[in-house]
Amino acid sequence: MFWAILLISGVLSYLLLIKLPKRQALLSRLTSIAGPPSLPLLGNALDFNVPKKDVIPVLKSFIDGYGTRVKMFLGLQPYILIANAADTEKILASQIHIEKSTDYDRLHDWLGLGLLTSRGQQWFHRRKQLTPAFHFKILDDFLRVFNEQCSVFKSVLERKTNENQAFDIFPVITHCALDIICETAMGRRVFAQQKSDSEYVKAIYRLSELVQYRQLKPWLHPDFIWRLSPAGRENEECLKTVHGFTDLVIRERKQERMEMKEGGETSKVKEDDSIFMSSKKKLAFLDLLIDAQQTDATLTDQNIREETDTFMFEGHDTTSAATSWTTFLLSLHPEYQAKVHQELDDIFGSDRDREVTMADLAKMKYLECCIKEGLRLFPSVPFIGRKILKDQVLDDGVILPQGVTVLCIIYFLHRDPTVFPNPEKFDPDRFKMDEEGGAKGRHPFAYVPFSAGPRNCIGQKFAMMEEKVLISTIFRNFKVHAAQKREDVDVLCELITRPQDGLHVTLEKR
Ligand code: HEM
Repeated sequence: MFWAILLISGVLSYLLLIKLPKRQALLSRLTSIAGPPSLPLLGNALDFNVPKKDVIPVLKSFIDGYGTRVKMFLGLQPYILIANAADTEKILASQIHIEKSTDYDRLHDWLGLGLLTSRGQQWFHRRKQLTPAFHFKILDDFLRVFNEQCSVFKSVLERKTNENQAFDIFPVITHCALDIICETAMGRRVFAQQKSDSEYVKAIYRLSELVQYRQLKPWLHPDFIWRLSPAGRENEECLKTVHGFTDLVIRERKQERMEMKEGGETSKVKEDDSIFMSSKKKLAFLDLLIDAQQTDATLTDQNIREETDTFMFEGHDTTSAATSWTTFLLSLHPEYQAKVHQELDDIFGSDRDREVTMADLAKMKYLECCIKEGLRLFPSVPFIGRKILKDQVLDDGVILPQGVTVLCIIYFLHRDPTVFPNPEKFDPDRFKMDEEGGAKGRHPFAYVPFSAGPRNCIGQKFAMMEEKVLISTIFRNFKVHAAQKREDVDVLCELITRPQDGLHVTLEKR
């Protein structure tokens, strides 16, 4: 009893003497930014207590009512939502506000302090260490993996065509992206396209869902409550599976490399090459980290696991969402789809099987416009959260005070009608460089699907290549017809921008 009273009075004193006065001081500096009315302790949490599909309309009502810079509260924490290019530049281009907001803490159990979630010197040092993994030469090597997995992907799609009925293309694309990232990040094949019931694949899927589930329920945010809840316990099980698999791969890969060194590089190509990529090949992500460990004593096995898990997470959900949305948008627009078909026929002729080369990718100019327009309308990452670490003056003199959290809402930034007239319209020509109404002269921070500035997406070239190989595989071989209207798709802005109930299409062989 004594200890309970001591604990409660400790918490109350902390709130009354430290937290609340600090918050009051912060609020007094935010009066020049307007926002919707909020409740004393809950803030605007009740505004978001709506079905998941209604979160976007709530945010839209804030922006319509108060402009592209809005103040709101989640619990006691003030947030400034921004959805205009000038403010976005101030935050993303800054060398100071490079720390992610506390909303990313929900990812720590899974990703630890990997590149996405780390801060300060650790982030800076690791970013430098990992940047060479995305060198052009290494991406060129990965093209072989993209091509191999896309040949499996093509046969999966052929089976779907034969079944002759509408299907959700989202999971089909996701399994291919998962196969690609497993092989490129870890050098492992998990055969997600052939057997999506693998424990590892299922656990990865479930973890994303559980992180999102917890994010929307503030009462599950304290770790000790989360761990006691049924969802928290399930999360623990999934983490065991995912971390166990990554640890195993790292151990085996280290062992294999040691054997290679001892036996000479050429003599030891692992027998089971259907599981491991050829040992003669450099595995950029994992190998780079294992190599770095030789000279960097601070890089532990756990750090290597965190970075590998980060690539697994950031590197497949994002690309599969982007690929799925663009494919669906093209299925709704036969006129643009015909242009894509024409471009691919100009590159490949009637050859449906030749592997895609780097030179082919460079020629897919119109497809690139379609992908960019898909990412404008459905940016895979809908929000970016940053802590303001030092007072930030905006162009009109308004100050974002130190301690406030900023959410860059990419989803609405990309719908600014002053930059993108008729913003809901899918129009790939917006990204033609040299045309009236095209990309030329646009504010550089009006379109940031890969973020921008020092913490931009390290994998964006990899992502663009992968999307082109996947989408060209689809449209070289098939005509895609939408089986639902765009207005019937409920869009969820969660960790990733995804459809609530999939994206349904039918395929017709070309
Ligand atoms: C269409 C595909 C992709 C999109 C739209 C995308 C978008 C983004 C965005 C917006 C961020 C900033 C996130 C934030 O600040 O919260 C980011 C960061 C990151 N992305 Fe991507 N991404 C994609 C694909 C990839 C791929 C394929 C990889 C790896 C293979 C990757 C690895 C990362 C990493 C490690 C970070 C953290 C970078 C840092 O903080 O230094 N992404 N991505």
